[in-house]
Amino acid sequence: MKPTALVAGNWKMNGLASSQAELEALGNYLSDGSAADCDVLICPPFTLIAAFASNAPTGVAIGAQDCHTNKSGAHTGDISAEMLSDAGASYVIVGHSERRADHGESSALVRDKANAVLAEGLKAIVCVGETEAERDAGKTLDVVLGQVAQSVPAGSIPENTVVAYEPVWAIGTGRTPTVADVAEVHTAIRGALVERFGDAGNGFRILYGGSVKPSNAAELMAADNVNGALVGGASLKASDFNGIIDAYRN
Ligand SMILES: O=C[C@H](O)COP(=O)(O)O
Repeated sequence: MKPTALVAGNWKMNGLASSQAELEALGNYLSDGSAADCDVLICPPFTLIAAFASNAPTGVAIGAQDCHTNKSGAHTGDISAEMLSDAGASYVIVGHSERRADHGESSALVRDKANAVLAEGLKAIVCVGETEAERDAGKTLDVVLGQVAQSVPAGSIPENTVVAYEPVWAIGTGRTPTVADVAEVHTAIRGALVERFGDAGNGFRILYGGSVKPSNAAELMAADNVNGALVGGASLKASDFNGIIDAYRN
Protein backbone atom coordinates (compact mmCIF):
# COMPACT_ATOMS: atom_id res chain seq x y z
CA MET A 1 0.00 0.00 0.00
CA LYS A 2 1.24 3.48 -0.81
CA PRO A 3 2.42 5.25 2.34
CA THR A 4 0.74 8.46 3.47
CA ALA A 5 2.80 11.33 2.13
CA LEU A 6 4.72 13.71 4.37
CA VAL A 7 5.33 17.36 3.56
CA ALA A 8 8.10 18.57 5.87
CA GLY A 9 9.46 22.09 6.24
CA ASN A 10 13.09 22.48 7.29
CA TRP A 11 13.58 26.03 8.49
CA LYS A 12 17.35 25.57 8.85
CA MET A 13 18.95 28.50 10.74
CA ASN A 14 15.97 30.78 10.17
CA GLY A 15 13.18 31.82 12.48
CA LEU A 16 12.64 34.03 15.51
CA ALA A 17 9.85 34.05 18.05
CA SER A 18 7.88 36.30 15.69
CA SER A 19 7.77 33.39 13.20
CA GLN A 20 4.95 31.91 15.27
CA ALA A 21 2.66 33.88 12.95
CA GLU A 22 3.71 31.70 10.00
CA LEU A 23 2.89 28.58 12.00
CA GLU A 24 -0.54 30.00 12.81
CA ALA A 25 -1.13 30.92 9.17
CA LEU A 26 -0.24 27.37 8.17
CA GLY A 27 -2.68 26.00 10.75
CA ASN A 28 -5.47 28.29 9.60
CA TYR A 29 -5.01 27.20 6.00
CA LEU A 30 -5.00 23.53 6.94
CA SER A 31 -8.18 23.85 8.97
CA ASP A 32 -9.97 26.09 6.44
CA GLY A 33 -9.16 24.19 3.28
CA SER A 34 -10.23 20.79 2.06
CA ALA A 35 -8.36 18.06 3.93
CA ALA A 36 -4.87 17.46 2.61
CA ASP A 37 -4.05 13.79 2.14
CA CYS A 38 -0.62 14.06 3.75
CA ASP A 39 1.10 14.53 7.09
CA VAL A 40 2.58 17.99 7.72
CA LEU A 41 5.74 18.73 9.69
CA ILE A 42 7.68 21.87 10.55
CA CYS A 43 11.28 21.59 11.79
CA PRO A 44 12.20 25.01 13.21
CA PRO A 45 15.54 25.77 14.87
CA PHE A 46 16.05 24.28 18.34
CA THR A 47 15.14 27.57 20.01
CA LEU A 48 11.55 27.45 18.72
CA ILE A 49 10.72 23.77 19.15
CA ALA A 50 9.16 23.93 22.60
CA ALA A 51 7.09 27.02 21.82
CA PHE A 52 5.94 25.65 18.47
CA ALA A 53 5.15 22.22 19.90
CA SER A 54 2.98 23.69 22.63
CA ASN A 55 1.06 25.83 20.10
CA ALA A 56 1.11 23.51 17.09
CA PRO A 57 -2.07 23.77 15.05
CA THR A 58 -4.06 20.58 14.53
CA GLY A 59 -2.44 18.45 11.90
CA VAL A 60 1.03 19.98 12.18
CA ALA A 61 3.83 17.98 13.81
CA ILE A 62 7.00 19.66 15.07
CA GLY A 63 10.47 18.25 14.55
CA ALA A 64 14.18 19.06 14.87
CA GLN A 65 17.04 19.33 12.40
CA ASP A 66 19.76 17.32 14.16
CA CYS A 67 20.65 15.61 17.43
CA HIS A 68 23.63 14.10 19.24
CA THR A 69 24.13 10.33 19.39
CA ASN A 70 24.17 10.33 23.21
CA LYS A 71 21.29 10.86 25.60
CA SER A 72 23.16 13.37 27.78
CA GLY A 73 26.66 14.28 28.88
CA ALA A 74 29.57 16.63 28.34
CA HIS A 75 28.86 17.73 24.76
CA THR A 76 28.83 21.52 24.74
CA GLY A 77 26.37 23.00 22.31
CA ASP A 78 24.72 19.72 21.41
CA ILE A 79 21.13 18.57 21.88
CA SER A 80 20.02 14.99 22.48
CA ALA A 81 17.02 13.17 21.09
CA GLU A 82 15.74 12.81 24.64
CA MET A 83 15.77 16.61 25.02
CA LEU A 84 13.99 17.02 21.70
CA SER A 85 11.33 14.57 22.76
CA ASP A 86 10.99 16.44 26.05
CA ALA A 87 10.53 19.70 24.11
CA GLY A 88 7.71 18.17 22.05
CA ALA A 89 9.45 17.16 18.82
CA SER A 90 8.22 14.02 17.11
CA TYR A 91 10.66 13.87 14.16
CA VAL A 92 14.38 14.59 13.81
CA ILE A 93 16.16 15.22 10.51
CA VAL A 94 19.58 13.53 10.44
CA GLY A 95 22.34 13.60 7.85
CA HIS A 96 21.23 16.69 5.99
CA SER A 97 23.89 17.48 3.39
CA GLU A 98 24.55 20.82 5.09
CA ARG A 99 25.52 18.94 8.25
CA ARG A 100 27.49 16.36 6.29
CA ALA A 101 29.39 19.24 4.62
CA ASP A 102 29.58 21.81 7.44
CA HIS A 103 30.29 19.35 10.25
CA GLY A 104 31.96 16.48 8.41
CA GLU A 105 29.22 14.03 9.34
CA SER A 106 29.79 10.54 7.95
CA SER A 107 27.06 8.07 7.07
CA ALA A 108 28.09 5.98 10.08
CA LEU A 109 27.55 8.97 12.39
CA VAL A 110 24.24 9.71 10.69
CA ARG A 111 23.14 6.11 11.36
CA ASP A 112 24.13 6.47 15.02
CA LYS A 113 22.13 9.69 15.26
CA ALA A 114 19.16 7.97 13.63
CA ASN A 115 19.48 5.14 16.15
CA ALA A 116 19.42 7.71 18.97
CA VAL A 117 16.24 9.16 17.48
CA LEU A 118 14.57 5.75 17.24
CA ALA A 119 15.63 4.86 20.79
CA GLU A 120 13.58 7.83 22.05
CA GLY A 121 10.51 6.71 20.12
CA LEU A 122 10.86 9.59 17.65
CA LYS A 123 10.88 9.37 13.86
CA ALA A 124 14.11 9.87 11.91
CA ILE A 125 14.26 11.60 8.53
CA VAL A 126 17.50 10.30 7.03
CA CYS A 127 18.85 12.53 4.26
CA VAL A 128 20.89 11.31 1.30
CA GLY A 129 21.97 12.90 -1.97
CA GLU A 130 24.76 13.34 -4.47
CA THR A 131 26.85 16.41 -5.22
CA GLU A 132 26.90 17.93 -8.69
CA ALA A 133 30.37 16.48 -9.35
CA GLU A 134 29.14 13.02 -8.39
CA ARG A 135 26.13 13.36 -10.69
CA ASP A 136 28.32 14.59 -13.56
CA ALA A 137 30.58 11.58 -13.02
CA GLY A 138 27.59 9.23 -13.34
CA LYS A 139 27.85 8.17 -9.69
CA THR A 140 24.44 9.30 -8.45
CA LEU A 141 22.96 5.87 -7.75
CA ASP A 142 26.18 4.51 -6.24
CA VAL A 143 26.47 7.47 -3.88
CA VAL A 144 22.82 7.59 -2.89
CA LEU A 145 22.39 3.84 -2.40
CA GLY A 146 25.65 3.72 -0.45
CA GLN A 147 24.36 6.45 1.87
CA VAL A 148 21.04 4.65 2.28
CA ALA A 149 22.81 1.38 3.14
CA GLN A 150 25.09 3.04 5.68
CA SER A 151 22.78 5.68 7.19
CA VAL A 152 19.44 3.91 7.58
CA PRO A 153 19.48 1.90 10.83
CA ALA A 154 18.91 -1.85 10.89
CA GLY A 155 15.99 -1.28 13.27
CA SER A 156 14.13 0.99 10.88
CA ILE A 157 10.50 0.31 10.09
CA PRO A 158 8.16 2.45 7.97
CA GLU A 159 6.58 3.91 11.10
CA ASN A 160 9.83 5.30 12.50
CA THR A 161 12.06 6.14 9.53
CA VAL A 162 11.69 8.37 6.49
CA VAL A 163 14.31 8.66 3.75
CA ALA A 164 14.79 12.05 2.08
CA TYR A 165 16.55 12.24 -1.28
CA GLU A 166 18.07 15.69 -1.73
CA PRO A 167 20.52 16.23 -4.58
CA VAL A 168 23.01 18.66 -3.04
CA TRP A 169 23.14 20.75 -6.22
CA ALA A 170 19.38 21.29 -6.13
CA ILE A 171 19.25 22.68 -2.60
CA GLY A 172 18.48 26.39 -2.55
CA THR A 173 19.51 26.82 -6.17
CA GLY A 174 16.18 26.84 -7.98
CA ARG A 175 17.42 23.89 -10.04
CA THR A 176 15.76 20.49 -9.86
CA PRO A 177 16.39 17.15 -11.53
CA THR A 178 13.92 16.12 -14.19
CA VAL A 179 10.90 14.23 -12.96
CA ALA A 180 12.33 11.14 -14.69
CA ASP A 181 15.63 11.53 -12.83
CA VAL A 182 13.81 11.91 -9.51
CA ALA A 183 11.73 8.82 -10.26
CA GLU A 184 14.85 6.83 -11.17
CA VAL A 185 16.59 7.62 -7.88
CA HIS A 186 13.48 7.12 -5.75
CA THR A 187 12.72 3.80 -7.43
CA ALA A 188 16.31 2.68 -6.81
CA ILE A 189 16.01 3.66 -3.13
CA ARG A 190 12.72 1.76 -2.93
CA GLY A 191 14.41 -1.30 -4.41
CA ALA A 192 17.22 -1.10 -1.88
CA LEU A 193 14.75 -0.79 1.01
CA VAL A 194 12.74 -3.79 -0.22
CA GLU A 195 15.91 -5.81 -0.67
CA ARG A 196 16.95 -5.02 2.88
CA PHE A 197 13.63 -4.95 4.76
CA GLY A 198 11.43 -7.20 2.63
CA ASP A 199 7.83 -6.15 1.99
CA ALA A 200 8.13 -3.50 4.71
CA GLY A 201 10.45 -1.65 2.35
CA ASN A 202 7.40 -0.65 0.33
CA GLY A 203 5.98 1.20 3.32
CA PHE A 204 8.83 3.66 3.91
CA ARG A 205 8.21 7.23 2.85
CA ILE A 206 10.82 8.57 0.45
CA LEU A 207 10.73 12.38 0.29
CA TYR A 208 12.20 14.53 -2.46
CA GLY A 209 13.96 17.75 -1.42
CA GLY A 210 15.74 20.49 -3.36
CA SER A 211 14.08 23.66 -4.67
CA VAL A 212 10.54 22.37 -4.20
CA LYS A 213 8.08 25.24 -4.61
CA PRO A 214 4.36 25.61 -5.33
CA SER A 215 4.95 25.75 -9.08
CA ASN A 216 6.82 22.42 -9.33
CA ALA A 217 5.39 20.49 -6.39
CA ALA A 218 2.59 18.73 -8.24
CA GLU A 219 4.82 17.23 -10.93
CA LEU A 220 7.62 16.27 -8.53
CA MET A 221 5.20 14.74 -6.02
CA ALA A 222 3.58 12.68 -8.80
CA ALA A 223 6.88 10.96 -9.70
CA ASP A 224 7.17 7.23 -8.98
CA ASN A 225 8.03 6.43 -5.36
CA VAL A 226 7.93 10.06 -4.23
CA ASN A 227 5.99 10.14 -0.97
CA GLY A 228 6.31 13.77 -0.03
CA ALA A 229 8.73 16.65 0.14
CA LEU A 230 11.44 18.06 2.38
CA VAL A 231 11.20 21.78 1.80
CA GLY A 232 13.71 24.45 2.78
CA GLY A 233 13.24 28.01 1.55
CA ALA A 234 9.61 27.63 0.52
CA SER A 235 8.65 26.38 4.00
CA LEU A 236 9.47 29.72 5.62
CA LYS A 237 6.35 31.42 4.30
CA ALA A 238 3.06 29.73 5.08
CA SER A 239 1.60 30.82 1.73
CA ASP A 240 4.38 29.05 -0.20
CA PHE A 241 4.36 25.97 2.00
CA ASN A 242 0.59 25.74 1.66
CA GLY A 243 1.01 25.84 -2.10
CA ILE A 244 3.19 22.73 -1.85
CA ILE A 245 0.72 20.95 0.44
CA ASP A 246 -1.87 21.64 -2.27
CA ALA A 247 -0.18 18.91 -4.32
CA TYR A 248 -1.89 16.51 -1.89
CA ARG A 249 -5.37 18.02 -1.98
CA ASN A 250 -8.09 16.43 -4.04
O1 LIG B 1 15.93 20.36 3.82
C1 LIG B 1 15.56 21.00 2.83
C2 LIG B 1 16.37 21.09 1.66
O2 LIG B 1 17.71 21.31 1.92
C3 LIG B 1 15.81 21.84 0.51
O3 LIG B 1 16.05 23.22 0.60
P1 LIG B 1 15.40 24.17 -0.50
O4 LIG B 1 13.95 23.80 -0.58
O5 LIG B 1 15.63 25.54 0.01
O6 LIG B 1 16.10 23.88 -1.79
